[in-house]
Parts: sequence; structure tokens; C-alpha cells
Amino acid sequence: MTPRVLSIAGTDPSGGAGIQADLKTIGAFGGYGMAVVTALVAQNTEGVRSVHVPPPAFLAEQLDAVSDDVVIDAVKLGMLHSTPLIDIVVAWLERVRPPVVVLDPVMVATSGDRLLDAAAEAAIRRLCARVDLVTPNLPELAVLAGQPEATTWAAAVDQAQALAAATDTVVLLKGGHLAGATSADAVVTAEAVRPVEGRRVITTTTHGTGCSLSSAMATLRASGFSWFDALGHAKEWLTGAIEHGAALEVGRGNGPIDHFHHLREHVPHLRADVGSPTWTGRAWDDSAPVRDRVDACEFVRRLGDGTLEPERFAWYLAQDAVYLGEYAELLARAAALAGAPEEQAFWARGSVAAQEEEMRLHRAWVAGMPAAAPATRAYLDHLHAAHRHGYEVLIAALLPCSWLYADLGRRLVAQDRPAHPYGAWLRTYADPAFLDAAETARSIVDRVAEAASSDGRNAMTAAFAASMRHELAFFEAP
Ligand SMILES: Nc1ncnc2c1ncn2[C@@H]1O[C@H](COP(=O)(O)OP(=O)(O)O)[C@@H](O)[C@H]1O
Ligand SMILES: Cc1ncc(COP(=O)(O)OP(=O)(O)O)c(N)n1
Repeated sequence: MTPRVLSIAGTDPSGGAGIQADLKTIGAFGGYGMAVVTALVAQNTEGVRSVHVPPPAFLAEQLDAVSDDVVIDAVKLGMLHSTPLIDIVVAWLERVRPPVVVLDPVMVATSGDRLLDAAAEAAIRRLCARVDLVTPNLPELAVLAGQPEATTWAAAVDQAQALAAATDTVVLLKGGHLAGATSADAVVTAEAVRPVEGRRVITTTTHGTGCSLSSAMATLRASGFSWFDALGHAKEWLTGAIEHGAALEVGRGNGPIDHFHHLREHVPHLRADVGSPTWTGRAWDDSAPVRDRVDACEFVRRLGDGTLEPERFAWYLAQDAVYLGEYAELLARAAALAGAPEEQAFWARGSVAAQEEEMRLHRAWVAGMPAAAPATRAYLDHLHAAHRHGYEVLIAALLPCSWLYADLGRRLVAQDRPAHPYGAWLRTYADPAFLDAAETARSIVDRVAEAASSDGRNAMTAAFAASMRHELAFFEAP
């Protein structure tokens, strides 16, 4: 049976959160999505601009229009805005009694904008006792539990159990707001805590994760899964959706997740990172397992969150300086081999930039030039070998360095803060000029790949993949 799932929530015209995210999620889990709007929110990935609330009587009319006609298998409650709207929803729930009701007690958006009147917090607390599952994030849990926000998993579990006991309901505790390499969640009752582990993705594309998770839970529960099994499935999907969010390239702030990433993998022309299946798009996709390992490696994680030991960072920078010296030389060789004048100019500018700007950044940290470590030497030997195969293979081998750093910089810079010990490093690789240069390199490589023979393209593919593996080894070396 296809579960018929109703979202009662506010809107997000940029499509990442609220009712728009709910409908995408319900569809992604095979449900039939319906939507009743509580509030019209002028918002995007950067924040909320204004909120318009239609008269409460109109909310009642929308709810009746659906339930007078359609059997509802599950309800997801999102932004309820204020007490008069909550009262209408409560009265409707009493009358219609849908079998599954999930409450995402939306109070404040990630941008810091309020989505619930402070005066309505007590009404939301009362509503918790009337639903089957509540899915607060840590700040919301603190308000519902009447305690300061938890900063550890143990404190959060205590608050969730207190809430579950006080309301006699199930609480989905979400660990997204805690720091660390994992982002665990848990199904919590007064008697038991059942955690579901998950990888933490280094990214800023987390807009609408809470909305999407609660809709997934409502849809899966209506499909017959236990809360615990539903969380296992929802979390696996959500982690993938967060990972693929950046490739959508939506908005300048905290971008949305990719609700349909699992479909794109199987439908080449729908892949989010390429308008058409380009050579670089395929090479990038094929390198996903290696890039996942880069994201997960201790050095990269601790560089991002600033906990890396200064000696390890200094060692890495020294090796990077060794690498950049020869990398600049190889960019100059690419310029010499390029046929088109604009390609010659681009690689030559890259060579100068690699020598001047990046070496200048490194001189601030590196005292003296050490010998190349084995991982550095192996990577450089691979690039020199690529040069011996000619222009096509050389530029394919050079591409992962700029592309991977641009991708990491764009995501890691989200963790920059005033006293971040490696903030300058993060900002260098998130600089729009660096991102533009990586994008131009990619389009040149695509142009060259298109004109190459099939043997040439195969050699380019092998060179690109090998460079990605060398990048991983480079990050794992310190
Ligand atoms: N960077 C991340 N990587 C992986 N999962 C995440 C990340 N950030 C949040 N999540 C997951 O997204 C869901 C929503 O989490 P959270 O951020 O705590 O709530 P909200 O979006 O309501 O503020 C949870 O399942 C959480 O574990
Ligand atoms: C209309 C609307 N409802 C809820 C939210 C909050 O979304 P959430 O999933 O908690 O995550 P962020 O968007 O805050 O990252 C919203 N923004 N708009």
C-alpha cells in the first residue's frame, strides 16, 4: 500500500526545508504526499526574510478539505507558528485521529530566525503528549525539557528520556548539533535508548535536514516499520542526501540536501553534478569512494575542526611546499604543450599562482625545505610520468589537486571561526578565485577529453584516478 502522508507545515520557496522538503521526502520513500500550509515563509538558503500567516480559519478549511476526502495514513507536523494555529491542529487531530503523527517541534531555523512565537512553546510542549514521535534538535529539546542546551551526547540522552517520560511518547534524539566525526541519533523512550550511528559529513548543505528526517520517519512508520528500523533506513538515506547536496549548487548559504540522490545514481542524465555526462563528471563520480576516505581521514577532519596538532600541520605544509614547487613546474609544462592560446595562458597563470601565492602562504609556516616524504615523492613521480604521456594525460593527472582542494575548501570553511588555528588555510581554498580556477581547469580537461581518442580518454581516466589515490595518501601521511 502507498502510504498517504500529510505534511502540516510552513513553506520554503527555495525548496530546501518546510513543506517543499517534506513532499520531496515523502515521495523519495514511496509515499503519496499532501500538504496543508500553516505559514508562508519568504526564505532561502541564507535565512528568513518574512513570514505571512493566513487567518487560522483558513488552516481549518485546508485540513478539512483533505480529511473530508482522503484517508490519511500519517501526519508530519512542522512549523506551527503560534498558539491559535496549534489549537486548530490539535482540535483537528482529535477529530480525525490519523494512525501516525510525528511532530518536528520547529522553533528556530539554522539561520537563527524564529519560526515559532516564544509564547507558543508551552502549547508545543502540550502537543508532544498527543503525538507518536517528537523529533527535536538539541536547542528544541532543551526548551521542551526546560533545561540548558545539552553539549554532550549523555546530557542530550538524559533530556530526551525526561521528555519521553513526561509526555509518554517516543523521542527521536538528533545529534546533528554536537561536534565529532559521527552524527548519531537515537530512538528514546522512558525505558530505553536505541542509538543509530551515522557518519558526519563535512558540508554546509544541511538546510532542511530536520524537516526531511521527520517526514521520512512518518512515511516509513506508515509503511509498517518500527521506529528503530525506520530511523536506520532514514538515516542512511539522509547521510547520502547530505553528501550529494553540494553538487546541486543551490543558493549561497546553507544549501539543501539532495532528496533524490538515490535516483540520480541510476539515471545518468539526472546526475546532479553534471548537466550532461561529461568526462570530468564521470571521473569525479568514479572517485567517490576515494573522496569519502579523504573526508573521513583524521587529518582532514581535525584540520577542519581546528583540533589538529600544530606539528602535524607544519609537517603537512612542508610537504605541500615541496609538492607545490614541482607542481608549478608541471603546470608550466602543460602551458608549453597546450595548443590553444587561452589554455596556454591558463596553465601559465596557474603555474605562477602556484609558485607565488601558495608558496607565500606556506612560507609563513614552513621553516626550511625538507626532503620529499614517500607519499609526496610517489605523487610527484606519477605527475612526471603523466607528463611523459603528453598533454591530455598530464592535465587529467593535474586536475584532482585543484578540484579536490576547491571541494574541500568550500565545505571545510563552514568550520572557520575567529580563533581557528587553520582559518587562513581554509579560506585560501574556499576563495572564489581558487574555485573559479578549478572550474576552468575542469572545463579545459573536458574539452580535451572530448577531442581525445578512446585510448587517450582511457589513459586520462587512469591518470585522474591515480592522482585521487595519491591525494588520499598525501592526507593520510602526516
Ligand atoms: N553534517 C552532518 N552529517 C551527517 N548527518 C547530519 C549532519 N548534520 C545533521 N545531520 C543529521 O541530520 C538530522 C537532523 O539533525 P539536526 O541538525 O540535529 O536537526 P535540525 O536539522 O532539526 O536542526 C539528524 O539525523 C542528524 O544526525
Ligand atoms: C518552513 C520551515 N520549516 C522548518 C524549517 C527548519 O528546517 P530544519 O529542517 O530544522 O533545518 P534548517 O532549515 O533550520 O536547517 C525552516 N527553515 N522552514
